[in-house]
Amino acid sequence: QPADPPLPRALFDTMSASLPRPFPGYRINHAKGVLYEGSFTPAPGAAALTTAPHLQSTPSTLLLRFSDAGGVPDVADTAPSSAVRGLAFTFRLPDGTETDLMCINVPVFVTKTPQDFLGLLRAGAATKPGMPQPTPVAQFLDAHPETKRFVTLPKPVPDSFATERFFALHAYKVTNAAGESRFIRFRVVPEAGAAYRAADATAGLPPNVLFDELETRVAMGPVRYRLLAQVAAAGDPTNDPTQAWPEDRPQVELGTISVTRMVPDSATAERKVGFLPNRELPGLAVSDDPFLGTRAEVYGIAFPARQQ
Ligand code: HEM
Repeated sequence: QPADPPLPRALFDTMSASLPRPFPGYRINHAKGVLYEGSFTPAPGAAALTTAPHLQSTPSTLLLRFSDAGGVPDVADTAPSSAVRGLAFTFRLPDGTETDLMCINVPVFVTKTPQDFLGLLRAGAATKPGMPQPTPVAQFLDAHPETKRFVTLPKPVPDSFATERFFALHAYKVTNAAGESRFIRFRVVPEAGAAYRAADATAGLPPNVLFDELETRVAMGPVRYRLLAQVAAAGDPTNDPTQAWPEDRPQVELGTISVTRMVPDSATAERKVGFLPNRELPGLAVSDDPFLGTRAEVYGIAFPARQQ
């Protein structure tokens, strides 16, 4: 029996093997995406939470990538397999200081741990059409109620990327100038308000309906979102992205995201772009959520693998 590869490698390999065929040069997940430029203006209250330099008073430039889930670059925006949409972005201050946020449009993740995520991917790979019940996936779902919950969460198609909400899911530890630390979760809320299409109103829409709409909308003027920090209360779990914190936790305004321009050569440029969920700064640290480190290692394998 050959030894199991390390977890990040096993995750990357299992995800790659689950694609219908290889798509060289593309991301193996969130393969369909477009880059935009923008800016971030911090809100006056952000500094009360953290000394992180991008959350003081100086605006940052942003490089953002909107994406659909899955490893198929021409998936339809209305396909159920693409419904977990992504928004990842890099903040860049004038002095070159950078950090990233990687968000999805669902407030929780599908598994409690990276090991469980590998278990789910492997169960998926082992499940073949026509197999008798309970299939490996059905067995996994029965043993993991949090995964079953995620799978059954409604994931409606938004009117627009500009009417979708995004969540960075993991807890981060922020520290202010007085040395007070808190755990927060970042979320991105559209200024246009969240708005979705009825499930029976998506048939027949063009495959790039959301990306085309975003291009048209941004060409007419900036698309804006608010960046918020949901602040944990004592006892809120910091190591489990399947457990949302109660909605009545305080939400602190961190600033305004403005999406101003599509990157003209996005299809080429996106290959040289990668994001990480664990880029710490003074006043901004990772929590004990095991996904943060494991994901960074997976992305460290994935980025070079798509450079040929
Ligand atoms: C162990 C769990 C996970 C694995 C194995 C995984 C794997 C991947 C891989 C391989 C990519 C392509 C990366 C690249 O080529 O640069 C990717 C992209 C992405 N992932 Fe994950 N992921 C995980 C969890 C998450 C979570 C929890 C989130 C949300 C907070 C997330 C959000 C994203 C986003 C937004 C992208 C697209 C980034 C871009 O536009 O470049 N992932 N993921």
